Amino acid sequence: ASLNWRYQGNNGPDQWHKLYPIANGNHQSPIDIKTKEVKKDPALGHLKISWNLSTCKEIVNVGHSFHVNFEDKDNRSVVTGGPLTGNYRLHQFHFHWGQADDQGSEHTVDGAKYASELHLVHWNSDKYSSFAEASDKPDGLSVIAVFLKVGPPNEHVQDIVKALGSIKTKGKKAPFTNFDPSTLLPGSLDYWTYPGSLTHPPLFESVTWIIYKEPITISSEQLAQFRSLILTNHRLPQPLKGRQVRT
Ligand SMILES: Cc1ccnc(S(N)(=O)=O)n1
Ligand SMILES: [Zn+2]
Repeated sequence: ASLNWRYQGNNGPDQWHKLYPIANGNHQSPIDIKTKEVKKDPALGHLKISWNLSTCKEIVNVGHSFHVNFEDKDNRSVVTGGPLTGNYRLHQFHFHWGQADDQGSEHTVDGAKYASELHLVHWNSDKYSSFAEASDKPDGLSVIAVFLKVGPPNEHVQDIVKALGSIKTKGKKAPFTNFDPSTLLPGSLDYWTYPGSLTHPPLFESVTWIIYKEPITISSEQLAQFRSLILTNHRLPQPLKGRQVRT
C-alpha cells in the first residue's frame, strides 16, 4: 500500500494529525521518561517472556522500516506478567533509528536520545483473535522496547543486518527463521511502563509500553546499514498529558 505519511518532508510527523487526528491525542507515544517523576509500583511483577524461535518467519521491507514477522496463530511466543493481564502474542519486531548516531530512539530518558530503539510488538490473544482486531483496543497491544547505544558491533543484530541485503526495495521479503529475539534483551530486566500509542500511523492509543532501562549495543557501521534502507524513522516525544510512568 502506498503510504500517505512519511518521516521527513511534506507528510512528516507534524502533518500526521491531518489524516490521523489521534496524533494530537492524550495517550500518544513516544514520551520523554523523566526518571524523577517515575512512580515505584510494588504490585508490578517481573515480565514473563517465553518466545519460541520456531515462530520467527520472515523479514520484510515495509518502506519506512523493516519488520521481522512471527507466526502468531498460536501461543508459542507470548509475554505475560508485569503490567499485563493475560497473554500477549509476539507479532513482529522492528527498529527505529536516526540520520546520525546522536539520535534515533523514540523514547528518551531525561531528554537523552539513544541511537536506536527496538520494538517487539505483541497483541492480547486472550481477548482478541488477531493483531488487526486487537490493534485499536485500549488493552489490545503491548510493545517491549529496548534502547540501543553506539558501541561494539552486536553479533545478534548482525544476523539481521546480513538479511537486509536481500530486501533492498520496498515490498521485498525474505525468509528469516530460527532467530531468537531474546538475544536482543539486556542483562537487567528492570523496566518502565506506561499507557501509550503506536508511534506511527494509525497511532492507535492501544499500547501498554514496557521499556527496559538497560540498553544493548549496536555499532556505527550496523546503524549505517539500517540507514541504507531508510535514512530516519523515529517520531519525537509527545506530551505526557498527566500519564504516570511506573517501574
Ligand atoms: C505494528 C506497529 C504499527 C505502528 N507503530 C508501531 S510501534 N512503532 O509503536 O511499535 N507498531
Ligand atoms: Zn516501533
